[in-house]
Amino acid sequence: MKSAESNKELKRLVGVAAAGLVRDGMVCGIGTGSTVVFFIEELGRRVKEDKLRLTGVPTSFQSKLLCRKYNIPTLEIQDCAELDLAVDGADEVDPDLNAIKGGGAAHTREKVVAAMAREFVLIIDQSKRVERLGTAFPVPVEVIPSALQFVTARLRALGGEPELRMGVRKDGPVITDNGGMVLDVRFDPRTDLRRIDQELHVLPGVVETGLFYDLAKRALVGRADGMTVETLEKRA
Ligand SMILES: O=C(CO)[C@H](O)[C@H](O)COP(=O)(O)O
Repeated sequence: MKSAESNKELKRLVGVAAAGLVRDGMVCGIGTGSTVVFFIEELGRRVKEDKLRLTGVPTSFQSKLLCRKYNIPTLEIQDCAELDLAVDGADEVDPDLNAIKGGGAAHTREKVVAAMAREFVLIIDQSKRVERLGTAFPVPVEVIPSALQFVTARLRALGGEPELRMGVRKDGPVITDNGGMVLDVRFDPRTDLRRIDQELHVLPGVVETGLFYDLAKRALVGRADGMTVETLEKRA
């Protein structure tokens, strides 16, 4: 199998496996991204064929449209305080199941949904596993537009190299579902990103970072060797 095809197949495998965690009657957070598409598709199949009853809480407009396509009833995030489960993709995952997310600029809503879920499960392929976060993927930081210059300057002072995320087939910056903009920030790989995350949370104008510390307890990982799904549990 060509690598792009096998990568797609791995995403499908983990998406289907994660749908198997959803039980009848659950209220389930639904993340965003190309891996989550397979999760939603499989939920849709189970709703249709197995008469599964669930309520989805999508983290983006894209996921909401897909839920609608597959007849999955939804609730808005603002109507919820607690969820049975939330499932989402990630851009990097470390051995403690901390993650970088936000490749789809949906990390603010994704983090709210992850935090309100009794269990938050990541679905990734093996290539997303790293020893240290920030190795390959920059840290996405959502900001309100009026704070763009201020936050950019502060990020540089913290040692980061921020780059405003630009639209594809749309002139100008990416605008999130919250009306924010995204700075993708590269740091020296030795940087203590947990400390950076704390500093960013007290910076006016920052909406949310794509650093997901201590949220996931489990990750389903698609492995190219044997095309299998491995379950990782958070280390005690
Ligand atoms: O954080 C995200 C969106 O904001 C995605 O979950 C993350 O980018 C992974 O996406 P994909 O499954 O397409 O690789």
